[in-house]
Parts: sequence; structure tokens; C-alpha cells
Amino acid sequence: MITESLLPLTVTRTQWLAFVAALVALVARYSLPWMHKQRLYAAIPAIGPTNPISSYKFAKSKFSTNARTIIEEGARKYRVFRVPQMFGWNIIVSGKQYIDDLRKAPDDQLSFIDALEKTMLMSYFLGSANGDHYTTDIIKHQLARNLPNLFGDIREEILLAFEDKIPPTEDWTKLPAYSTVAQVVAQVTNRILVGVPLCGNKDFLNLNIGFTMEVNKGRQMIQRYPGVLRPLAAKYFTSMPKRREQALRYLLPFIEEKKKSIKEYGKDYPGKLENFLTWIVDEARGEERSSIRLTNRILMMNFAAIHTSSMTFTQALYELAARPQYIPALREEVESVVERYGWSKMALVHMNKLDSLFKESQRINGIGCVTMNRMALKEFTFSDGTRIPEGAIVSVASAPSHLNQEIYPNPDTFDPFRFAKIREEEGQGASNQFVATSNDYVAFGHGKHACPGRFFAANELKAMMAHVILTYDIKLEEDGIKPPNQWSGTSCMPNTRGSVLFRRRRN
Ligand code: HEM
Repeated sequence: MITESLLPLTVTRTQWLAFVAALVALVARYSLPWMHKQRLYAAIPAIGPTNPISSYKFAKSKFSTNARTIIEEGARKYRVFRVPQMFGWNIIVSGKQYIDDLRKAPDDQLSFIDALEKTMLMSYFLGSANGDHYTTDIIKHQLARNLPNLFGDIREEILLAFEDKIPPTEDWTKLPAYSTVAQVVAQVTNRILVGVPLCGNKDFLNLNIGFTMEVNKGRQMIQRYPGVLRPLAAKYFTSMPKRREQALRYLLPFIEEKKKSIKEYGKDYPGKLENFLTWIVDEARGEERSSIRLTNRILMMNFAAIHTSSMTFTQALYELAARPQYIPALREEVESVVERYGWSKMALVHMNKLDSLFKESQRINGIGCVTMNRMALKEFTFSDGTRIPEGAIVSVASAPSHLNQEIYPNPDTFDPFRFAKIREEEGQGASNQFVATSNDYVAFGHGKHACPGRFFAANELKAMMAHVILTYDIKLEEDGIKPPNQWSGTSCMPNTRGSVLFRRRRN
């Protein structure tokens, strides 16, 4: 017997209409926003192809090797333009007004952290490290406030690191510039991040120096997988879990000791050392107190600090070694200031020529051709009415500001004392310091996400260079010829194969 439920369904006209209406609503629900986004993208001029397959190829081959030229070409033609990325677009803006709009935009509209996640995929490597920003606040407030007290530690570690990596010799000694600087920077930075004795542990330092490369390699690898498979790819096909375990092994005894002291004596325990690890153990809440989360934070801060600082120092070192005629004026400045203020943070404040050397070197050789990456969490409208869609990544091209003739006359000429001269003009002091950010100077970003570590970095790098200037004579392999910068995508590295020659100072 055939039951009623097995009979073919008869569909009434009303049911059909309801079905078609639901289908149309569903298609509209997803396709209209998509079409709207495409319209917003289409209104922005593109540099490079616009169809998805050619765009993918362009991003993979041309953009990864010629990003700077492509972005400079776009910025010469347009204030806002887009360049193809492998799966989407990067919107590039330039000039004071756009930078100011970006600076003012709240995080729930243009997000720093979502852009970092989308471009670096950090959460696959460091779990929740991006979720809670208490460590950024610690760098912004606690580290910056403690810099005068920590100066003695920084100086002591600089002397130890240079004596070890560049012992002064009577004849010229040729050293690979970048890797030597990275070793010194890692040691000095970790004096403040984790303290003695770990900051002197070469294996721990190498683990941190290598971490950035591993993140870059790992990111490229997991990008090939669809979203759902990425956590597995990160776990099984990258070296990251192993590195985190190794880092944990180094840090665990120190983390446990600090936790034990807090438990026994409270936060003001006897023998408490001021460093980043101490502060994060003090401040972490809930799950963030676990040893692995604290380890992630140390890796993350090393990631933010070591290569940025090493690149910045190496560039300034190359620039100075290419122009030894400026060394006597710098020596005179460092010697007279140290005579007056001793080796102190206050002394660094008065080394205007040295400060200017770094700012000028960073103006010309910043760490990349774009900065201030943000992700639009909702559609965003710039003050001139330009609209960018939800989900778009937007960045600032730095060259249109840093190489602008109207802002920096003869912008292509490297003038180490350019900013020291501007600072002599009345009222121009603070705004032209190395650490100052503005709509015209965005190497550290600008606004609430401007690099919070720059005050520490400036102290560390200036103290290192002051030591180099007083201790060594320096020169390049080919007199006056700075090894060319190396570009990878939008990142600019000092030449990693180049060398600097050092000998004990003779006069
Ligand atoms: C010369 C060396 C450095 C350079 C050139 C540099 C550059 C930058 C830039 C361009 C940004 C992004 C700004 C933006 O998007 O608006 C940034 C952010 C950041 N930097 Fe640095 N940085 C340096 C050193 C350091 C150091 C030494 C530390 C830590 C001690 C550090 C910690 C951070 C952190 C935590 C952020 C994220 C800020 C936030 O979440 O709002 N940086 N840095």
C-alpha cells in the first residue's frame, strides 16, 4: 500500500512564489553587499591588473619584487589607489589629510590589530597574544616611565655586548653589519625584556632573532591553506610550536620564581627587578597568567623590537660609515654632553646631532614603503568623501611624505644634521626629535598606535651609536658606497650581506 507521504509532492503556486522570494532574498542578502563593495573598490583607481587571475599573478611575482616602484608610481598619480594582493586589494593613501583621517579613526572603524592579524596571521603562531593589549600599555607607560632608571642597565649591556661582538682591534676588522648589530640589539633589548642572566644566553637570543624569520616563513606556508585548515597547518607544518616550547623552557624558571615571590610577599617583593617580564607577571590576568601565554608575550615583544631596531641601527651605521667626515662633529657632541651630564638618559636628550642622524636615516631608509596598516571593520569615509569598503586593508605610502620637496628640501640628499638644524630654529625642538611623529613623518606610525617602543628604541640605539663613535673608527668596504637596501614586498632591509670595518679609535 502506498502511503500518502510517499506520493510525489504537489507544490502550490503560493509555495513556489514563497520559495523564489526566499531564494531572491538569500541571493540579495549576500550579493548586494558584495556588489556594493566591488563598486567601492572600482571607484578607486588601480595600479596593476584588475581581473582576479592576473591580479593574483601580479601580486605573487611583480609586487613581491617591485612593491616600492609600484607604490611610488601609484602615489605620483593618485592620493588614493589600490594595488592587487593575492586575495584582494591593498588600498594605499598618502598626504597629510589622509594620514590625519587614519590617525583619528577609532579602532572599531579602522583596526590596527585586525590588519596585523590579516597581514601577519599572528594568532596562528601565538594564540591569543593579540587579544588583550595590556603589554602594549606596559611598553607605553611602565617602560617609558622607567627609562631614566633603566639607563644604567642599558649602558652596561651595551658595553658587554660590544666587547663580545666587536672587540676593538688595532687593525681594521671586517664584520657582517646586520647580523652583528642584530646580536647586540637582541642582547641589549632583552636586558630590558627579560633581564639578567637570560639576556646573555646566546641560544635564547638566537631563538628570538630567528623567530621573526620563522613567522614570515610560516605565514607564507599557511597562507596556502583555507581558513579552517590553517590552525592544523600552523601546528604541524611550521616550527612555531617547537620554538614556543623552547622559549618556555628558558623562561619557566624565571616566571615561576616571580609568581612565587608575589605569592609569598605581594607585588613589592624583596629583590624585585624592573623589566618587562616582571611587569607582565604583575599585570597579567586570568588565562594570560599561564606560563605559555607569558612566553608568547615575550616572543611577541622580541618580534616587535629586534629586527625593527637592528634595521634602523644598521642603516644609520652604513650611512655614517659612508660619510666619515661627519664623525668628528658627532664625537665632539657626545664627549661634551657626557662630560656635562654623565652617561644618562638626560645626556641622550642633548645629543641633537646624533638624534638627527637616526631621524634622517629613517626618513630615507624606513623599514618599509608603507606604514599604518589598518583594516576597515565597517565602510569608512575619508574627509574628502572617498569611501572604502568593509574588510579593506588600507595603508599609508611613506615616500610621498618623507621625500616631499616642500617638507624636506632636497629630499633625496642625505643630510645627517638636517633635523638638528631645524631644531635650532625657535619652537621646532620637540617636533623634530627622532621619536616625534606627525602627518609628515610616519616611520613609527602616527596617532594612538604609533610605536610605543620608540622611546626605548631611541635611547638604546643612540646609546649604542654614541659608544661606537667614541670607541671605534669605522669605514665601508668601498669608501663612501653604502651597500644598497634590500626590498622584499613592502619591507626595506639594510643590506644583509654588507660589512662594516671597525678598528680601535685612533684620535
Ligand atoms: C627603531 C625601531 C622600531 C621601529 C622602526 C618601529 C616601528 C613600528 C611601527 C611602524 C609600528 C606600527 C605603527 C602604526 O601602525 O601606526 C609599531 C608598532 C609597535 N611597536 Fe614598534 N618599532 C620599533 C621598535 C619597537 C620596540 C623596541 C618595541 C618594544 C619594546 C616596539 C613595540 C611596538 C608595539 C607593541 C607596537 C604595536 C602598537 C599598538 O598595538 O598600538 N617597537 N612599531
